[in-house]
Amino acid sequence: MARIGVIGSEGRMGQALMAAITQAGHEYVGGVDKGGDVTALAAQCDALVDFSAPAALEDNLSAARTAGCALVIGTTGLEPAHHTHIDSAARQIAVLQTGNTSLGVTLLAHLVQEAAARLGTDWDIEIVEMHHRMKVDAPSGTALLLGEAAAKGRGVDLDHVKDSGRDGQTGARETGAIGFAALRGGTVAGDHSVILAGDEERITLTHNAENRMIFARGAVKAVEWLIGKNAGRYTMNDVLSL
Ligand SMILES: NC(=O)C1=CN([C@@H]2O[C@H](COP(=O)(O)OP(=O)(O)OC[C@H]3O[C@@H](n4cnc5c(N)ncnc54)[C@H](OP(=O)(O)O)[C@@H]3O)[C@@H](O)[C@H]2O)C=CC1
Ligand SMILES: O=C(O)C1=N[C@H](C(=O)O)C[C@H](O)C1
Repeated sequence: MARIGVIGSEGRMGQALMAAITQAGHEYVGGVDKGGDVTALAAQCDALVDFSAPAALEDNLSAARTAGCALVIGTTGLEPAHHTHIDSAARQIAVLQTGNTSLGVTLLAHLVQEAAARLGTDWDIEIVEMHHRMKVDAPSGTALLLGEAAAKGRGVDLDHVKDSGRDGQTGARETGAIGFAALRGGTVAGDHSVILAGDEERITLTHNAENRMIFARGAVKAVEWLIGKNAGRYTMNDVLSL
C-alpha cells in the first residue's frame, strides 16, 4: 500500500484520482489546490500525483525534492522551461511526466511511431483531438505526445515540422509537416485520431476516452511502478515496458 497525495485534488482529475487510489487499495493521504501547502503534503507521502496547472509545477517539484518522494506529472500545457525544471528535479527524485496516463494512449503512441517509421513523407500526418468545453490548453498534451511519437518514427524534431492552428491563406501543405487540429465542446473526456493520409488511401488510428477514470487508473499504475525507482525521468512507456 502506497501513501499518495494529489495536487489539483478538487478538480475533475483530482476527484477521479481520489476514487482510483482508494479502489486500488492505497492510502489517499490528502490533496492540495491553489494556495495549499504542497510541502506539508509531500512530507507525508510516498508519491505525489499532479493534475493541476503549469503554474504549480515548480513548487510541486521542489516539494517532492525536499521530501524525497516520487512524483507523477499529468498536467498539460507545459512549456520548455517546465521541462528543464523536471529534468533538473529528476537528478534527485523519480519523476514520471506524460500528457496521457491511459494505457490505451500509451500503446497508440507506440503504434503511431511504428506507422510513421514505415511510411514515407508522401503520407501526410494530421492529428485531430476533441475535448470538453472547459479544457484550457491546445493542442492537448496527448496530441503533442502523439506528434512526438510520429516525429520520432520519422527521425525528425517535432518543433521543426509542427503545423498547428491553420487559418486563412495557409498555402499548400508542407511535405513532412505534422498537423494539429483542436476541437472543444460538451463533456468529451478526450478523443484523439492520428490520420496518415497517402495518395488515394488513408489510415486512421483513434483512441476515445469514455471516462476520465482511465487516466486516474493509469496514474495509479504509474505511481505503483515509480515508487522505489532510482532518481530519473520516466514515461508511461517505462510502465508498459514499451
Ligand atoms: N496526463 C493525463 O492523462 C491527463 C491530464 N490532464 C491534465 O490535468 C490538468 C487538470 O485537469 P482537470 O482536472 O480537468 O482540471 P480542473 O480545472 O478540473 O482541475 C485543476 C485543479 O488544479 C487546481 N490548481 C490550479 N492551480 C493550482 C496551483 N497553482 N496549485 C495547486 N493546485 C492548482 C485547481 O484548483 P483551483 O480551482 O483552486 O484553481 C483545480 O482544483 C490539466 O492540465 C489537464 O490537461 C487531464 C486529464 C488526463
Ligand atoms: O484536459 C483534459 O481533460 C485532458 N487532458 C490531457 C491532454 O491534454 O491530452 C489528457 C486527456 O486527453 C484529457
